[in-house]
Amino acid sequence: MSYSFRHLSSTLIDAERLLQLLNTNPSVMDQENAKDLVIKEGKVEFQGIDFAYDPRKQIIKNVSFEVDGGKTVAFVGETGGGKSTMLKLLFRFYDVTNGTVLIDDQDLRSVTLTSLREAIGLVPQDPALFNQSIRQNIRYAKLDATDAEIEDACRAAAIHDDIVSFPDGYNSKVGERGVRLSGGQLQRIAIARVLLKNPKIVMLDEATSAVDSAIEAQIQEAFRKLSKGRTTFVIAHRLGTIVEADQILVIDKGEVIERGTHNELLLLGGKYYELWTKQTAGAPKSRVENKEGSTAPSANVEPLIGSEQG
Ligand SMILES: Nc1ncnc2c1ncn2[C@@H]1O[C@H](COP(=O)(O)OP(=O)(O)OP(=O)(O)O)[C@@H](O)[C@H]1O
Repeated sequence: MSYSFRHLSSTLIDAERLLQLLNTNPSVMDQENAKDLVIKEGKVEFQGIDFAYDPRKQIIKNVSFEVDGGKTVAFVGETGGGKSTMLKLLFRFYDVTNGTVLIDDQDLRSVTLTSLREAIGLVPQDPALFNQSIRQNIRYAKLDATDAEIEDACRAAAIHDDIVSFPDGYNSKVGERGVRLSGGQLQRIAIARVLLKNPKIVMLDEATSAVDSAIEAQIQEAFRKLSKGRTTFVIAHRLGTIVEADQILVIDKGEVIERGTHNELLLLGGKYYELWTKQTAGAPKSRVENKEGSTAPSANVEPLIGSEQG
């Protein structure tokens, strides 16, 4: 028993190290006098941010915004505009070229990377699982989690029933010789991991591939629970999921070209309106009337972000 626990722990720690290595940029290190990040309400600020992966091509141009603790901001825009890059800067996978990124008034460059990454949970588009049991795959978010904590997180992420339906339940191995998980199940497992980690700031990189609408609703419900009371960033591909976000930033060629709530942006009649119209064209829809008396299409999609949060 003690051998197997030790064995398990070291495997998990190796997995964690591997992930860190994959995400490590050698130019980003702790400053000599770095302090641990102190999280209060989870306020995030981007102040005049410029960034380039290669100095010959500027990717992010003078981006500023502020998100209060517990609120939700969504990034939308055409592919390649810089949405993922903004999240990488918040994780400090890279340092900004100009400007400052702050969490609760602390410059990210002045805090330790470990404390920064403990404060943030990511639900990636395509979560990676290790060739281990489902339970181990979730536990790596919190090595000392009890089985009950893991199962609670899975219930909240609406994946528990799927897991117990597998022949070996939580002990089912994933991967080539184990159970095959669908994209929707993987995302809910990733949500369970972040619930277990319990960070103050969460990020969701919404999958681009469309999933069945019942699964989509389950993912959205799980993510709504995750975002409650946490500062939330969403890279949204389906705009119907973010209609209740506190703030939507439209990113184009590295710049914020529009910002506001869903209704404000529809009324503006600019890029967001264009994207929304494109996405909802052809879908059965109702029409909502705007203040000018013209109409804007509305998607038949449940919002990802519940109005109760924040
Ligand atoms: N590691 C990297 N090295 C060099 N260039 C990169 C790197 N990652 C992204 N880019 C470039 O930065 C720009 C912004 O990419 P980013 O992935 O942030 O856009 P995005 O808006 O998230 O796109 P998508 O919706 O397709 O995910 C693109 O031109 C991309 O090619």
